[in-house]
Amino acid sequence: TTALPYKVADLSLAEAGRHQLRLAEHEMPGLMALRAEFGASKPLAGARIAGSLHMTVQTAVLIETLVALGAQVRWASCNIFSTQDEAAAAVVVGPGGTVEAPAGVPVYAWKGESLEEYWWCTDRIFDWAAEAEASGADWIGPNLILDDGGDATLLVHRGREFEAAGVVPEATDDASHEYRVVLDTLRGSLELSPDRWTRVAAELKGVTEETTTGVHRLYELHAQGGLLFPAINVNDSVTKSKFDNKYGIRHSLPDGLNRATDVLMGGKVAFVVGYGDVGKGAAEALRGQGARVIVSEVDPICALQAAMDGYQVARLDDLVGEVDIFVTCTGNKDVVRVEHMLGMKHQAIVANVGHFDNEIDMAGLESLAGAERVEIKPQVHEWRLPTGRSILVLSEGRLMNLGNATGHPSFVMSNSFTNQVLAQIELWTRPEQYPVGVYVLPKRLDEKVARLHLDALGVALTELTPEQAAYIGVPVEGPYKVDHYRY
Ligand SMILES: Nc1ncnc2c1ncn2[C@@H]1O[C@H](CO)C(=O)[C@H]1O
Repeated sequence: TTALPYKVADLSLAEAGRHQLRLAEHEMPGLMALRAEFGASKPLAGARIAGSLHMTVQTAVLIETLVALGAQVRWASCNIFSTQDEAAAAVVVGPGGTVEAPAGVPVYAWKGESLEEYWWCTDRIFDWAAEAEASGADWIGPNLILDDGGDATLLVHRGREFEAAGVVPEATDDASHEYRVVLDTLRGSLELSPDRWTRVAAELKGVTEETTTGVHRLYELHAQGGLLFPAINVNDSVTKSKFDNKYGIRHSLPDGLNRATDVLMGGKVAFVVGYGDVGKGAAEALRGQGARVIVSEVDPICALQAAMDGYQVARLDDLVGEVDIFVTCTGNKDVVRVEHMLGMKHQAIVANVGHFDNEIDMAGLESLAGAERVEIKPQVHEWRLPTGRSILVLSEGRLMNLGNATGHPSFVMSNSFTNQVLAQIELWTRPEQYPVGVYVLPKRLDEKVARLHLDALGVALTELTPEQAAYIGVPVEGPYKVDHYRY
């Protein structure tokens, strides 16, 4: 038999990880309900899923649910700091395997990857040579992607584009270090086999995307006519973004701040940049800790919401010197810039909870003359600035709730990942419903996800009488709202 391929930090952590997975399963009723509902029929039989999503305990339960429903899976994390090494080890060993004879899923992820290692890991989820050897096929590749942020989808699209051109272009002067690494990864791949990504792209039936940033990339790619396969936008399921983005960050932002700095939030001035679903959860958490929370927004509707929720809404430029804790959650770039950092109080904390690290101008900070970086502990750095003051930057400007803590808790991730599994089933079993484009799941599935999570919270749902249902013109069993309803 072919030995299971993988690369994780330490396989001996598998037992500890397995205990955490078992406890997490109890907190993820949606995923466990799908295992009960579909475990026999295995609707994902034949699906080969390349997953790029934070390799946490919660994701481990997602992976093992996909396998329980018949899928073959390969996995990498979508962030260099977000892997929980014990979860990665447990998934590789699998429920029935041993450290000596792992029988789980190929995982390529460890906490603290370099960018070169990160893109090598992402490349690995598209190389199914071991599975082909084990099955006697001459070539197999993934036929679905499960993505978070869109890096895996990007690699396939760029790889195929450069293969068609027969060359990987040199980076432009303004290209980020990260994109230069992507180009190097693809240059190596092209030298190895000139049609690899073309074959992978042809095999792929679709992608399901977890987060706001990745969804934005999909709509842009599709608008440019470049999307190669259908995509389901999982982020905009109500039971994902109105829960994970808001209530998840409400839990994991203070978790990350406490583990990173142990700073008292009560009485301090916290500045939340962006008042979308994530910003709403961030502001509520900081207010709950007794901080005086100020919000900035570019969108008049979100700004009005923040004001009506009782927050001062101001411009970052005007107040930067009065703030103790900065939290960026815009999904945009260059939001906290070097000129802001130079105006910050001594030991002000700069934390990002947007998907990518360009919300904070880390490149500008790293090239600032006279700035000196001191590692306080992993993912916590003091930057001593030419002003004589220091700032504390968490997770090098990357997602600090996953870099400095363990991300959102299991129960809220169960909502998100139940949507992910339903979306994978949709793409795999009903491809004719999904010509190339970007879709959201139907409301009946969104409501199904919510229903699966009510018992655990002791919710007693009220039922419509047939007369009431007729009166408001909805079926007794739902869906209860029109598609454009805003929850
Ligand atoms: N514990 C977690 N495990 C996996 N993904 C997570 C976790 N916490 C947050 N996320 C996801 O991270 C993306 C942002 O990259 C989100 O939109 C969340 O769904």
